[in-house]
Amino acid sequence: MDVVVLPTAADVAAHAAGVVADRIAAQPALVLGVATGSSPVGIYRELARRRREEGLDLSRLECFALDEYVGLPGHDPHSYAAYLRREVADPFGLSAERVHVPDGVRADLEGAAQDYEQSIAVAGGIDLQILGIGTNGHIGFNEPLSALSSRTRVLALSAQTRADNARFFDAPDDVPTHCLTQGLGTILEARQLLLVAQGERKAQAVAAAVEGPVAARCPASVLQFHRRTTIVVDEAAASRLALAGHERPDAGA
Ligand SMILES: N[C@@H]1[C@@H](O)[C@H](O)[C@@H](COP(=O)(O)O)O[C@@H]1O
Repeated sequence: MDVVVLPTAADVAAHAAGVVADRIAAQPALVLGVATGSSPVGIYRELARRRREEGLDLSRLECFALDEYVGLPGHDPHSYAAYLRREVADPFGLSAERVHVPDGVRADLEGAAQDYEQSIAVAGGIDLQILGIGTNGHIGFNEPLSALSSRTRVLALSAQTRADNARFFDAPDDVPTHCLTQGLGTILEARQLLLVAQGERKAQAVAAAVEGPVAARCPASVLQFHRRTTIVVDEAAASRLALAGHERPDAGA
């Protein structure tokens, strides 16, 4: 696991966007896993800037969301489908059919989950998965106690996650109670993982993910099993890492 600690959130976005841009330059038809939430927004804006100002071709990407709320149709501005239209498809010049999102309004949600796994497989698997991390250590919406080998499925959101995400909604009760999320096993199959975290409120989760035991109480700790994972954090998010700022024994491994 590579851990990169940088002074500010802006530095995190710039560095992570550089990692993604280098992969896209080498492989324009990259299959890119796109996280939602606030953490990756700076990456998407920097990639869009490089498209506008430097001619980076993003039009051949195929993108897959990590997760979606159950019960929010794609035209609801709070849905992750809408987020990805705003932050990824439109600014990247990508047609809508190149951005895949689990269907959280289908009556048969288990069927929607299986179809989503199938669509990732048809695309040839995810080359590079961008990840954020929840304050409780979740990735995607895999809440604590998710099976480390789980696949895309319906899950109830924890009270903490609903409270954390209430800031994106008009009222706390508007936050959906359930989601469809790629599983931890699904995420581990991506060929490369890139997790970004900014701010002190993520420090505990980052420390548990990077230095804690691999344990269901911190779903992101499963990333320790992946052979090609980079974690890019600002100093605030790194503040509880015992080894932050030191040469890590396995850096780059
Ligand atoms: N489902 C999303 C995750 O994919 C995201 O990485 C995480 C952190 O969110 P944020 O980046 O807004 O802090 O929680 C959200 O609920």
